[in-house]
Amino acid sequence: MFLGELLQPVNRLKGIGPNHHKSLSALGIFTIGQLLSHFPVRYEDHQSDKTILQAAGIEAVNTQMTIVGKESFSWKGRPTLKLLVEDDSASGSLLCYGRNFLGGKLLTGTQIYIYGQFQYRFGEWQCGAFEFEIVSDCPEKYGKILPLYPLGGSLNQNVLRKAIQQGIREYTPGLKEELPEILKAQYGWPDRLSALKNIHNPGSPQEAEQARDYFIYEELFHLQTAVGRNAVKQRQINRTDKIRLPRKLEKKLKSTLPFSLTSDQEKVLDEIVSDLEGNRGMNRLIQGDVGSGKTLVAFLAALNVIEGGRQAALMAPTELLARQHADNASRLLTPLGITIAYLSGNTQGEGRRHLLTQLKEGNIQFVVGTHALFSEDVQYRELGLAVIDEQHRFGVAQRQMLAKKGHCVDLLYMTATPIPRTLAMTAFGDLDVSTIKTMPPGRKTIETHLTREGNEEKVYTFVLNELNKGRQAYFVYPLIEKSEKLDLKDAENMFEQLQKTFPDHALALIHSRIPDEEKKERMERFSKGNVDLLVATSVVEVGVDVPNATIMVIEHAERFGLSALHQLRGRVGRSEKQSYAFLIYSNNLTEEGKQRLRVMMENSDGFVIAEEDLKLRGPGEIAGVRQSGYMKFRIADMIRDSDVLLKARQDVMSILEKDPDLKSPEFSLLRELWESAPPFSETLIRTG
Ligand SMILES: Nc1ncnc2c1ncn2[C@@H]1O[C@H](COP(=O)(O)OP(=O)(O)OP(=O)(O)O)[C@@H](O)[C@H]1O
Repeated sequence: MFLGELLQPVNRLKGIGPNHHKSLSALGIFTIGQLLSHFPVRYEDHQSDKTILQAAGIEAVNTQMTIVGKESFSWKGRPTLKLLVEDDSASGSLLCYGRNFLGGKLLTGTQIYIYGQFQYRFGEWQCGAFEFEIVSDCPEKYGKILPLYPLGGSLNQNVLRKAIQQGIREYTPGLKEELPEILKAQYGWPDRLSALKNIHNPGSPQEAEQARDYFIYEELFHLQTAVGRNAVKQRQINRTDKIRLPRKLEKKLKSTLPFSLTSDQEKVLDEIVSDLEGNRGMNRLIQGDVGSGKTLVAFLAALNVIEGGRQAALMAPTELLARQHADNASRLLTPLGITIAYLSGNTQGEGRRHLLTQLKEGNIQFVVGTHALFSEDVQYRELGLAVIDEQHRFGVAQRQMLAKKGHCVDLLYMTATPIPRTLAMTAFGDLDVSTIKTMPPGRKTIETHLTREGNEEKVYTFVLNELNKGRQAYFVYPLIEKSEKLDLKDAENMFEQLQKTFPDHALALIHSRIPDEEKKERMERFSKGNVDLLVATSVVEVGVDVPNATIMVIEHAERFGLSALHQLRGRVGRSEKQSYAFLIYSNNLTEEGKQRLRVMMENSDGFVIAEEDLKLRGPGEIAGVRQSGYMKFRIADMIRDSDVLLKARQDVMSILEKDPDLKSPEFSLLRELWESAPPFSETLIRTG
């Protein structure tokens, strides 16, 4: 935390005139504190003595030399100065392109320090770009490790170096330690001011490295504290009476299912139940590929909570999904005597009032809906479990609102989008993760075919055959309606056209602009098998579950990202019937589009596809997550520094386990930071 003087505007510093001030603002640097957190990206080593032979044409030479003579050579038709030099290892020449004036200054016999890269060319060691200082002039650079900063606009290294040094000299009295002493001792970190001095003006390469390590750790430590804070709040929930769940309703439901749970489902359910029985609040994420049976596990978890006398809620990101979950819940749970309700923003008037009363009185045991579940006026008698489907679609604030609806609400998140490990650790580091890896038995791999635009007829014929066997199909398009700018097929026009192609079958159209009631009604008809072919946009992407649908046709497939393609394909292959996906691609396919389709052809495992996606999009995309305000790091890099991240996480957790409220005096500063910081990852943008 930078206090007092460090909050002064950066143009207080010498040399920061209007132009540099503007350039610094563009880099997000407004205060002196922020300037001091503008860390070097690299260093120029003017310290380690390196002779011509030691540098061997690979590194920069940094050593004392003597001028032993001068010559001239022709460059661009002009005579150009060549200074002959010698160091302890070899002789060489300095080619003074456009710097003939150096001849007047660097006379034979002058001792100079040279910094520059020599190359062996034309039978000698030559250097064309060099910096020098005359030994007798009291050198400024020689012997130092010079920081190299990210630049922008009018800025140059000298301006930044000088301003930062002045900042450190004159404005750091308010600088506070941020890491607990115990950790500093454990890692042998210097105090914070020394680390700051060392990162900007290190006495040695080792000092620079240690200072960098310090700030990387510090940044990740704060991240983990922010994330851990959430976890602790949740885990602090202390159930006084430890419960033992009878799991009777769970057994009952299992016995009515036409299948048994997979061993992964059983394992995850056990993990959840032990959380529910434990005396700390649950904060668990179920990760599992599309169709792996997460929702069923969540229902079973809900049953246990309800059996224990509390209520359960399930929140889905769209009306479509919420409705589907509600339908499934009532199909499976109503026969067990559970009262279920559906609540969305569209539930209004008397119906809503009645529902809210029932919920408040505890007559509704399981409520399924959209984020409306957590609006101001919704009250529960005793909410015990909140299940959040596709949790990354909800903002942090919404997630936190859930927990407030009861005094010890257990939180269960479900996602079919595998989160790369490092990202999960950072952004959702507060969650315990359960993974369902195996798919229900009997699932056949979805046969995936690539079809070039122009050959659709073959696909349509195949689809017709399947429809005639009683199967159902999805046709997905990138656009709702015709676009002036893009020459792409759209759902509305294709709906018209496909009706002509499949005159004997029932078709329905579904996209985000269709009113909810209508959407629900069409979806229901598709679910019940009264519609054979659903023409859609990617609204069907998440969670739609119609096991008899066995064909997914995606036109302009290259327009969809890998995770969307995987989610869409996951709409089929949800029973033991053989399913098919046809990815129809446009003729003008880009290299990246081609790669994505190849990944889809070669893989069916969502975790592998997510990794491939990351590789294809590269760390740039992860940086995108950072840029979006999620994670803005000053110096750390969550991929490069993932082991430090892990260490920081362990350290934070062990502190919080011992002292969850940071009451002990040694953590007083940490508590201050904690209390002043906004919750969760937003904290990262503390720049001064
Ligand atoms: N162990 C099992 N054996 C056979 N079928 C199962 C099993 N578990 C779940 N199913 C069925 O598989 C389908 C998908 O299950 P569910 O909707 O729970 O998966 P999901 O992981 O939530 O899927 P999505 O990520 O697509 O929402 C459902 O029709 C469900 O009844």
